[in-house]
Amino acid sequence: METAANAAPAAVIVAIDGPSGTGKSSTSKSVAAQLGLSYLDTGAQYRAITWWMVSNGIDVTDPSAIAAAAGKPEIVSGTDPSAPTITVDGTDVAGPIRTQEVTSKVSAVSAVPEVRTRITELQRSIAKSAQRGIVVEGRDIGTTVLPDADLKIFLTASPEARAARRSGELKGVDVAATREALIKRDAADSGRKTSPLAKADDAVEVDTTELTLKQVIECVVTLIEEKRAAK
Ligand SMILES: Nc1ncnc2c1ncn2[C@@H]1O[C@H](COP(=O)(O)OP(=O)(O)O)[C@@H](O)[C@H]1O
Ligand SMILES: Nc1ccn([C@H]2C[C@H](O)[C@@H](COP(=O)(O)OP(=O)(O)O)O2)c(=O)n1
Repeated sequence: METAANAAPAAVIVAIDGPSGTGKSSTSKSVAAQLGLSYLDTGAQYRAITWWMVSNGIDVTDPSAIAAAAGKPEIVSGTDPSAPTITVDGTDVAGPIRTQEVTSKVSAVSAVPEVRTRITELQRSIAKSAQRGIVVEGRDIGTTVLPDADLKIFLTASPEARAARRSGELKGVDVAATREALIKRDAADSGRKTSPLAKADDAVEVDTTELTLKQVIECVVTLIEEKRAAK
């Protein structure tokens, strides 16, 4: 007979939100891998639907055109944190969704309510089917997608730290230009009507400006273990 001591831990749902460059993806992937949980990058889903709109000639300055097309692409996310995947209608789009063109258009596409409804449903069904639990990262996970998550984290960092991290990834891109682009995208994501980027009232805020990635990961792992122990 299985005892409490050797029973599998109950599934745990973790929501990690915050602006761009605060460390959501790197932290979430590593934490999920360490704890044997699934991992979902919701930004990649919004990027994927944006990529599809651009590739299919949809005018992304026209919310009604975006709304009319929102149900068309089939977006599939692979949730293994050591090898996350994203496909649109069967095509691997992991590379194309990271282009500057998609990055500059994703806020407009993701502000359209029909897009959010579609992607939110997909996210909830993925979270529900994760048997051991999942780390879901994005902008509105704690507030809208999974308001009953076991643990909500809101990561922040100064614009300077975030821009330095991002321009370190995009070789040759100017830090000042990166900073301006980040601030513009955060303002659009925080200012939209439908489920804007926001900290849930019950989220734990972690300012990562002066922390190493390793310290952030350790902090989140500790918070999850505390939640699991209390379950
Ligand atoms: N605490 C940290 N200190 C230094 N660099 C970090 C830290 N957290 C993340 N990074 C780096 O910053 C970049 C952006 O991190 P990422 O996880 O993609 O952020 P987000 O998903 O919030 O946009 C990556 O290159 C990552 O390795
Ligand atoms: N839950 C989410 C996740 C992302 N988005 C939108 C808003 C973001 O600017 C884009 C891209 O998100 P992504 O996490 O890939 O962005 P960065 O990694 O910070 O560059 O998608 C959203 O509206 N809601």
